[in-house]
Amino acid sequence: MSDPLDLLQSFLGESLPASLPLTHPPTVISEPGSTPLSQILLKTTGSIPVYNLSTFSSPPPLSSLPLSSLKPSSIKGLTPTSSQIHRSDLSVFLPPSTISPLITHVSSRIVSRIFPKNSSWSSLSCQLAAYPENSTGYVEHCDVQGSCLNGDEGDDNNNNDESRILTIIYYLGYVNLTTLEVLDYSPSFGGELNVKSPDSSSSTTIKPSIGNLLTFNSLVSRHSVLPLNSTHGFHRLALTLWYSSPSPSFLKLNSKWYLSAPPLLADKYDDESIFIGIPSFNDDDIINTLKSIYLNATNSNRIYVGLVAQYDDWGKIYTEFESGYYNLKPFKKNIRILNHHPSLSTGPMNSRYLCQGLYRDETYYLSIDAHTRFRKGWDSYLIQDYKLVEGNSKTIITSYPVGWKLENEKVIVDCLDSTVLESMGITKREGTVRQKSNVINKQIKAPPLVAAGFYFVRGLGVKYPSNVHGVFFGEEEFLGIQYFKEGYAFWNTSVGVLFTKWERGAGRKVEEEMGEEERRGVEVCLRGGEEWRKEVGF
Ligand SMILES: O=C(O)CCC(=O)C(=O)O
Ligand SMILES: [Fe+2]
Repeated sequence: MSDPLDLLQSFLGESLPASLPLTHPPTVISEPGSTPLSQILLKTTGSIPVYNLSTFSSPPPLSSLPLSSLKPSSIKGLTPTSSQIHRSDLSVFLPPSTISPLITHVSSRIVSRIFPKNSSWSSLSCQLAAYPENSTGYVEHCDVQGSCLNGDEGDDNNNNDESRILTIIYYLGYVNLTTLEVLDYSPSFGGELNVKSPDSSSSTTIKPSIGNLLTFNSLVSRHSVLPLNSTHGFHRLALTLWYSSPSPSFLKLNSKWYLSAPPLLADKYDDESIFIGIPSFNDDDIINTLKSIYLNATNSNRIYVGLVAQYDDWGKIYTEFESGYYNLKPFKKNIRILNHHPSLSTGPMNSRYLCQGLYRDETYYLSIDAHTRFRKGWDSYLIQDYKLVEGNSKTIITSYPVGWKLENEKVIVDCLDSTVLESMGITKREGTVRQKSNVINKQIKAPPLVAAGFYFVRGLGVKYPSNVHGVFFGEEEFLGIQYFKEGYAFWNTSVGVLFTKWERGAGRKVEEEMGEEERRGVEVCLRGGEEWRKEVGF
């Protein structure tokens, strides 16, 4: 008998590591020059081949299976009595924990290694199916609704079918449901499984022999159960396990599904450019931010920066910027700098207005803070995510970045998932919306707040007003309202793409430097000063 672990290793084409963490400890994002995290994950998890057949000879005892619960199957939206019978089996979905030892083996020893994040039973669904003799089988389909290139109904019964990535079918032979007598497959019975190549140019026939364990990529493998002949009243019996991905919409890109980590796909968008607007107020970290931008981009040539530099000692920063040490020289031609003395600064909204003035018709506008770190391949992720959700409507991608900190000179983040910005009600003090960010692991429509520290739009996006000064709270709502008014759809990223330093660093904030008088000005403005009202359109 094959050991399931060996089996999966051969399936993935490489050895699995001895152990992978089951939960998320703090993760180190690689600094330029080392192997990017996404590649490490991809290497340890692998991509899913079209199909693989092995045998596994410790079937669950038939008496442990709820054969009396089998009911005629149907396909979502179609009844079994419609003129075309799509599938002719009886089936039942089972609590996965009841199907041992197969699931115990496969899940605890294999799947938990592949899905370090999502190793609970919830990522698994399990179906027992019995095809009666002379039945028509199951028409050609994909196990994920709408995923196959020429589109079909997909599979039935299971609401989670969109997130399936790996199908495992274990054949139990031809069984008399009353006496539990078992016969092995014989060609005269029929009921083979036909699996097509992703482009449908070729196909393979799998025999449903006892112990055969078929694994295939749920997204790209179209397959059909061929009609059955006379089987002396025996039913063709099989168990199917589906494993689901934590990030379905992202993993669906290019019809390639991956286990766990979204890969950096081939990026075809070299002709598109990204402009990054960065206001910086005496923030020494700006050089590291620029370094992180350029050295982690898939294509640094298409990245332009507009920096509103508000420094008491810009000369010092500029010397660092110029020095070869930071490797920024090659990118100087792409960086536009507006020097704006800190004494003239009137807060972040005005600075971001100035940033927008440095934009020169690049394809996309990305707004960030001065103390940001980027995931390797961040530009590919952003463009891919954007194209995935853009459709025909105006679209903005925005997330509330996860924080980063330095430990032993390495950038540490708590989590590499995406986050979504949500509101928690109105604050008494400022009269503005209180926000929190929620970690999620898929790309979803986000609530209508826009994080100034991370949004990404086609073109310039909504223009900042020229005359809003001294506003430190309320920018998220301001942007949210403006983009909402303009009919934008709000989305977040599929993964954490960039990270912000939330703790106050060495750099001073303009807010701290403003006198009491001016600070009061801020509140007046927030509570409905005329300028603000006009600009926000309340
Ligand atoms: O039993 C089989 O061989 C395949 C069944 C199937 O394709 C399904 O239930 O989705
Ligand atoms: Fe199927």
